[in-house]
Amino acid sequence: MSSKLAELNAWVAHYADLTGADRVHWCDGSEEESARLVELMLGSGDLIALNPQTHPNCFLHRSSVSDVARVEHLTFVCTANRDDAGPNNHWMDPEQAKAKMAALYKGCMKGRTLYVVPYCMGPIDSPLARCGVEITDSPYVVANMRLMTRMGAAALARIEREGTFVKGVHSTGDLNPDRRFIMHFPEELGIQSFGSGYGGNALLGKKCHALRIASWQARQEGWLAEHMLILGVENPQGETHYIAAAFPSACGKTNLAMLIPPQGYREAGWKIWTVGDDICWMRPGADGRLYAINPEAGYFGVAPGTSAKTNPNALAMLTHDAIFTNVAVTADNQPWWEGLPDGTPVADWQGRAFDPANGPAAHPNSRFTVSARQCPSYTPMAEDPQGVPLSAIVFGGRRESLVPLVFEARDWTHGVLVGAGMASETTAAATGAVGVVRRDSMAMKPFAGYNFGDYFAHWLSFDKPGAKLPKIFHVNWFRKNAGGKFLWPGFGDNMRVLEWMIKRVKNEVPGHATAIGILPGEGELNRDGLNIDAADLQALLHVDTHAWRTEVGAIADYLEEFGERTPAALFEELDKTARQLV
Ligand SMILES: Nc1nc2c(ncn2[C@@H]2O[C@H](COP(=O)(O)OP(=O)(O)OP(=O)(O)O)[C@@H](O)[C@H]2O)c(=O)[nH]1
Ligand SMILES: O=C([O-])CC(=O)C(=O)O
Ligand SMILES: [Mn+2]
Repeated sequence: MSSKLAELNAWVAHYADLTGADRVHWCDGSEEESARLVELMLGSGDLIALNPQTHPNCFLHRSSVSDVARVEHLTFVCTANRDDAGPNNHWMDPEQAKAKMAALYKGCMKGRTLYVVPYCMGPIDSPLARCGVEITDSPYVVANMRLMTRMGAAALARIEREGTFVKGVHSTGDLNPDRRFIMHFPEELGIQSFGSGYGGNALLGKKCHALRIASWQARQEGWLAEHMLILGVENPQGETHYIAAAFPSACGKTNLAMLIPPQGYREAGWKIWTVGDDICWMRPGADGRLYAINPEAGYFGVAPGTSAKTNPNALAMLTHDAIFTNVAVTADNQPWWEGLPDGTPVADWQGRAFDPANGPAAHPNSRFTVSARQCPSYTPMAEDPQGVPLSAIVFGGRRESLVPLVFEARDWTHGVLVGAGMASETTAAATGAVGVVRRDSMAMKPFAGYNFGDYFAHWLSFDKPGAKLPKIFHVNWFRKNAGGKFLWPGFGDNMRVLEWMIKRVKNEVPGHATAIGILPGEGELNRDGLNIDAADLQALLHVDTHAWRTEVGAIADYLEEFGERTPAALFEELDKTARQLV
C-alpha cells in the first residue's frame, strides 16, 4: 500500500472508531453498488420510487422538516487567525471547533454504515481538478455524490497518485437543528459537518469543498473558485464564446446555463451549450486568457419554477435517473412542483395530503439531482481537461429596483468593484428571511473560505502584463414595475443580453457610457419578437443618478467593513464612479 493510502486508511480508521460505525464501506462508484444502495433506501424509506412508466429510475427523498436548506448561521470557517476568515464568515477557533465536533461524532454511527466516498472535482485527468474523500453515514448523500461528482475507483487512483485530498467528515446525527454545524478548516483542507442531510450542508464536494476550501487553495495557487455557471454561446458562424456568470443561490444560474434561444435566434443558428450550472474553477492559461472548468458532474437544481416554458432542457433531463428532494407528488406518483402547468399535487413535500392552507405543495427550495450528461445542451467541452477560455464574466442579483438590465464594467478593476459591491434579495436556498437585500460579493458571501478583503485583492491580482482577461458585465433580470411585475421576460429572452455582450467583446457596437458603466446604446439590444413596450425597456436601462449616489455610499461603507484588507484600488475606482454621478 502506498503511504498516501496509508494516511487515508488511518484517517478512516480513526473515524470508524470515534463514530462507532457498525461497518465501513468503500464506495467504488459502480452500477451494482448504486443499485444496492437504492434497494437499501427504498427499504428504509429514505427513497420513495416514483412512477416507473413516466419517470424510470427516479426517486423522491423527503428530508427532515427542519432540514431543508443551507444553514449559514451554523457554518463556520475555522482559521488560526480570526481575521483570515474575515467579517464575511462566522469564525470559531479550530481547536474549539474540533473538540465540539468530536463530541458530536462520538458514537454517532452506532448501528450505521460508514461510507467512504472518494471523489474528484473536475475531469479526472484535468490539472485543474482536485480530489477529496467524504466520510458519511447517509446513503442518500452517497447517491447524490455519485451524480454530482466523479466518484469512486478512478478518484481513489488519482488520490493515490497525487497525495493531497480534502478530508470531509459528515454525519446526519439526529438531525436536531441545535446540534448542527458545518465547520471548515481551510489550513488543513478539512471539513466537518454534523446534523444535516441537506444539499450544501451534506454533499461536501459542493459548497464546502468546491467553494470554501477550494477558494482558499485557489488563492495560494493562483486560480479562482467561484459560484458561477459556465455556458457557451455559439453564433451562426459556428464560433463559440464561453461566459461564466455568478448569481446568488436561486437567482437563475441553472436557468441561464441551459437557456434555449428564442424564436428567430434558433432559426438563425444560435446555440447555447451548458458547461456547468453552479461552480466554476478558473486559472490563466499560457496565452493569458482565463480557462474554466466545471468541477461538478451533475446538477442540484431548484425544482419550483422549472417548466417546459422556462427551462425545457432541465425538464427533458428529469424524466429518468433523477433524485427529487422535497417535491410534491401527483395521484399517479409523478413528481410535481409549483410552476408546472399540468398535474395536480395530492401529497405535499412532507407527504401530507395536499392542502393549499399549508403553503406550497413543493418546498420552495425543493431540488432535483441529475447527472450533467442527461442535459440536452451539455457540451463535450465540459470534459476538456484544459477547460474553456472565457470571453466574459457576468455578475448579477435580484434587485427589484435601481440596477439596470445590463451594464459593462469599464475595465477589470472596475469589474472587480462591481462584483464586490453587488447585492441581492435573499432566497429560500438558505434558512432565514427571504427578500431582504444584502451585499453578496461575487455571489460568494456564503461561500468564500477567507476574508473578502484578501479575496478582492486576489481578484485584482489577475490583471497583470500579458493577461487577456474577459470583459466583466452585471445583469439584473429581476427589476420590477410599480405594480410589482417583472419588467423583463427573462429566461430565453436573456439570449438578447448575451448577444449584446458578445458584440461588445468583439467590439461590434459602441455601447453607451454612463457613470456606472457601459449600457446598450440605442438599438443595440435585439428586440425582434420581444414582447415588451418601449417604456418598460427604457425603465430597464435607466440609471437613476440620485439613487446610485446612495448606492455608492452604501458600497463604500460595506468595503470599509474589511478594514485594511480591502485594496485601496477599489476605493479609488468607487471614487471614479462617484465623480461621474452628477
Ligand atoms: N423572472 C425570472 N426568474 C428567473 C429567471 N431565471 C431564473 N428565474 C427563477 O429563479 C429561480 C431560481 O433559478 P435557478 O436557475 O434555479 O437559480 P440558481 O442560481 O441555479 O440557484 P442555486 O441552485 O440555488 O444556486 C427559479 O424559480 C427560476 O424560475 C429569469 O430570467 N427571470
Ligand atoms: O448548496 C445548496 O444547498 C444548493 C445550492 O446550489 C445553493 O444554495 O447555492
Ligand atoms: Mn448554487
